[in-house]
Amino acid sequence: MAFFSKLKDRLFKSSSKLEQGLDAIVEDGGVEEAVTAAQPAPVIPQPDPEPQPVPELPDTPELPEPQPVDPTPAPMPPEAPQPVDPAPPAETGTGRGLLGRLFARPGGATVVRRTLDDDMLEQLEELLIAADMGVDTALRVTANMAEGRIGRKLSTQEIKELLAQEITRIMEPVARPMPLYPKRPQVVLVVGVNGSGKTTTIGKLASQFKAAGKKVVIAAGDTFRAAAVEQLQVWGDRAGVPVLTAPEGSDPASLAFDAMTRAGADGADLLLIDTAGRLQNRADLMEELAKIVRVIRKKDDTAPHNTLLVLDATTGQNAISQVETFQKLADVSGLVMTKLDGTAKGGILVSLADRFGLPIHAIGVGEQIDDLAPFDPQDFAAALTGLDTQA
Ligand SMILES: Nc1nc2c(ncn2[C@@H]2O[C@H](COP(=O)(O)OP(=O)(O)OP(=O)(O)O)[C@@H](O)[C@H]2O)c(=O)[nH]1
Repeated sequence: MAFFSKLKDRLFKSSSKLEQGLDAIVEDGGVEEAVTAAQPAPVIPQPDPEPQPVPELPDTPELPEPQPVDPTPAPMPPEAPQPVDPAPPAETGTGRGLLGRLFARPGGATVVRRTLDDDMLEQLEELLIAADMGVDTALRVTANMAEGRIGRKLSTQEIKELLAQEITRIMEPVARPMPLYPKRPQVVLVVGVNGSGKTTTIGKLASQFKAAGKKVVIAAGDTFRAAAVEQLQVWGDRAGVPVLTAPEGSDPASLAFDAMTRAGADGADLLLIDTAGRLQNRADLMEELAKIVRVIRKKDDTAPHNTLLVLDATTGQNAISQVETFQKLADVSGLVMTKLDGTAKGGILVSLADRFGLPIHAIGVGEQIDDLAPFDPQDFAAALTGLDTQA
């Protein structure tokens, strides 16, 4: 199954919310027009298309080729030119507009269009803010979308296309797979608040890396919660990857050190280290993370090579403060956004990309081992706006 369809199905809550809102906005003051073969829907004037490279993201997630640890710029996957968007399709009475559906007649399809003005723009801003895009990002997206189009009549489908275009433009620079380095073991520190999906994500990543031929070791660094360790062991078993544990309450840094030794001795390519996520006592957590880093650097002064922050999409705008907090606690190098299935808050990703510009390596769309996918900006934008781009 193409990942796009899966994402679209699962992001239904976000897209349906946006979609219903867009229908209501367009129908509020919109005018029904006939669409005939002789009078196709007007083509939306496109801003100058500047071809931008996007990471190539196949259906089956693949890992990028190994890249040198230094220099600093994050290695990019092979790139492909962005396909030029075809002109938007003519809208017909079979579209989703309520009036369009009600008034559709055989041989005389209709579409509702509303003139883009300040009122409509304000309504669009409110809709995007309600979808958790954040005020600044919502204002930017609508302003860009409106540029050169004030006074033009737009249908829901045309607005979706314009919104999807803007969202894609914001997301493209951050859509980057987790970089892989020739360093062995490559140390990946996984941070995030409790319940954000760290354990699940580590299990999914381990499974994908293993499938890609990498030798993986997991370290259960949240030694304070026996349940967290057990859960990680279950995921390790599922992925077929060893999980190093330590007695409950023992020093996570000492486990990390042992894990470095074991991963080195085993010739592991990757060491994924889980960490605690208790934010109640930030000073303790900061010290704990700092100690883990200090200790693993005794083995490899370039480690950790990646620090992944796992965020739960259902927390909406709260994800912003989590990024700010963890950037202070650790040197966050990339994000994984979990639980994008079944949330109406998918817009938070746009807000995060716009605000922090941190790479989004992957998204979680379910609780199964294969429910982690590379982040594809176009698919995401289409799923978020409810845009039909594929059969
Ligand atoms: N629907 C959905 N659920 C997810 C996803 N990722 C994780 N979960 C669920 O979220 C819950 C918490 O996930 P964990 O992986 O245990 O989170 P954690 O950050 O390790 O939490 P602690 O062990 O408490 O530190 C579990 O019930 C997971 O099944 C996802 O992408 N989609």
